[in-house]
Amino acid sequence: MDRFSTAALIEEPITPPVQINYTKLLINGQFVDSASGKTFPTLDPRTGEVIAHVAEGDAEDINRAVSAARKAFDEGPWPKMSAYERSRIILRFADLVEKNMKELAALETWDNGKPYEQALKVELPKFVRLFHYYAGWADKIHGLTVPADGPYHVQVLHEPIGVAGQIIPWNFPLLMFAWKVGPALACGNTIVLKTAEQTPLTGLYVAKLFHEAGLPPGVLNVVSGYGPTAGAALANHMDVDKLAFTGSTDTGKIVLKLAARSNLKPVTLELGGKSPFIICEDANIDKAVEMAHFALFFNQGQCCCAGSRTFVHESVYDKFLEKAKARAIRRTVGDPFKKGIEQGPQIDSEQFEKVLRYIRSGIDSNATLECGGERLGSKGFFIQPTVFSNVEDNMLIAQDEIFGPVQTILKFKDLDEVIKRANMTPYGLAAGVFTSNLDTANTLSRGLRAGTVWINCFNIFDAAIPFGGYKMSGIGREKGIYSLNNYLQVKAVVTPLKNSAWL
Ligand SMILES: NC(=O)c1ccc[n+]([C@@H]2O[C@H](COP(=O)([O-])OP(=O)(O)OC[C@H]3O[C@@H](n4cnc5c(N)ncnc54)[C@H](O)[C@@H]3O)[C@@H](O)[C@H]2O)c1
Repeated sequence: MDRFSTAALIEEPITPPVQINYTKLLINGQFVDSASGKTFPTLDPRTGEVIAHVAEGDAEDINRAVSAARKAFDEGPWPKMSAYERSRIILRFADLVEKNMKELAALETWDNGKPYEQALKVELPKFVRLFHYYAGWADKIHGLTVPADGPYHVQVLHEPIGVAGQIIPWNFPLLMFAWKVGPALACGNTIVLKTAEQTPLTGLYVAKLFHEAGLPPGVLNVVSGYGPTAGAALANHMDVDKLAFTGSTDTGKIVLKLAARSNLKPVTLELGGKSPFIICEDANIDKAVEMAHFALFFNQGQCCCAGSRTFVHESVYDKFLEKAKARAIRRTVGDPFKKGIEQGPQIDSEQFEKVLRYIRSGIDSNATLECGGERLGSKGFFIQPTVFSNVEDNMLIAQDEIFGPVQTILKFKDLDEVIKRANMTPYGLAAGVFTSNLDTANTLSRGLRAGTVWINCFNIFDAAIPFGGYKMSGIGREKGIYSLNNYLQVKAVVTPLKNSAWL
């Protein structure tokens, strides 16, 4: 029996070092109750117990928030402010986040279950960096003049697009907030953001800090609530000029339809994935084991780009498998507030049950369960780090996004074969490649149909690096310069020239 399949994991959960101060909707710079007066509980994934009751926004609250954002856009001062002033407010906000990093990390861990050290040392610094990056862009966004065939002066203006609707998931509540809000504000837009119903707390906290930093009322409105009510109302709204969504592919299709059915607002989508992680025969095996482990298990396996199909060359397969299994067994699982813990609970009972169903499906389809496979403890949503070997392409565990701590290991013989098999999925978000041969790296990185290929590394998410999917993993790119285009309109202004010295 594995070391980790023992008694209750969370007897006495560590008390999070933070208070919950913000549970209402943030509309037009004010914390307000929902129009219906309804609230919903947000749960501690360590125990399944209620952390707080949060105002539950629905269509009427989305209407209120969109009106506030519309007014803030049409009447200013935000889009009428100089880009430098906007940039200063974003920088002041980043400073405030830096000052409140411990509280924010604690709140993120409490609401989501991710390790506190990960939230504090990886995600919060990335959050701040992203706002520094887009604050830097604010006063560097400009249009062009272009030559025409006749005597015309042609300016191409890059204007803010207007009111942006943004819907984010629960796996990285703060980082998804940053990826969406950073570029939209840098470009001078106003926002209505709907957080995920599982993780409403940190979005409200940082939105409050934005107002402390001088953001005018109505520029950033945050509505907590459920997808089919609040989320759908936002996607369907006639007065929302752009929609950005991150979540599942199924919901992505729904919001795309709502956007088309209403006012044809442009939509960017960051959806699911089934990313291959390919270990070639010449890879450094110890490093490859560690990186493949990180690629899959990071954030409890709840990453859209998780390296969830580990392809290993047949000549190193046995060695790799033995070490990968040992590494998974060594993974420290427990209270995410405890120092040294690598893995906390899954987000909620729905995801927990879904992951366990996939594990059963792996066993039923005759993949070999190398370790794990069961619930850990008797409270909350902990799952043992699980490794399957002898996985075949046609098994459900090799095809569906499991979104949990389940590594599936597949064997391959040659590069052409692995490229074909790696691409044999409707997704195309990311891929990992481990090799010491430059030609192999080049062959694979060109052959793989994915928005990101990490060579001898994984999960590198710098603010400047674009991220997004091929195929059913999404539409468009976030981060970097590419995200600016999502939030800008292009206007050509043509004026006749008289007595021009040149054309
Ligand atoms: N790509 C990602 O980063 C990501 C993140 C979370 C979940 N997922 C995938 O999605 C699966 C299910 O997770 P989930 O149910 O939380 O994801 P989801 O797509 O249902 O939820 C993501 C966001 O969309 C909202 N939403 C849901 N239904 C909506 C609707 N009809 N209209 C508008 N908005 C709506 C949710 O409230 C949430 O804010 C996971 O198992 C995983 O495979 C992917």
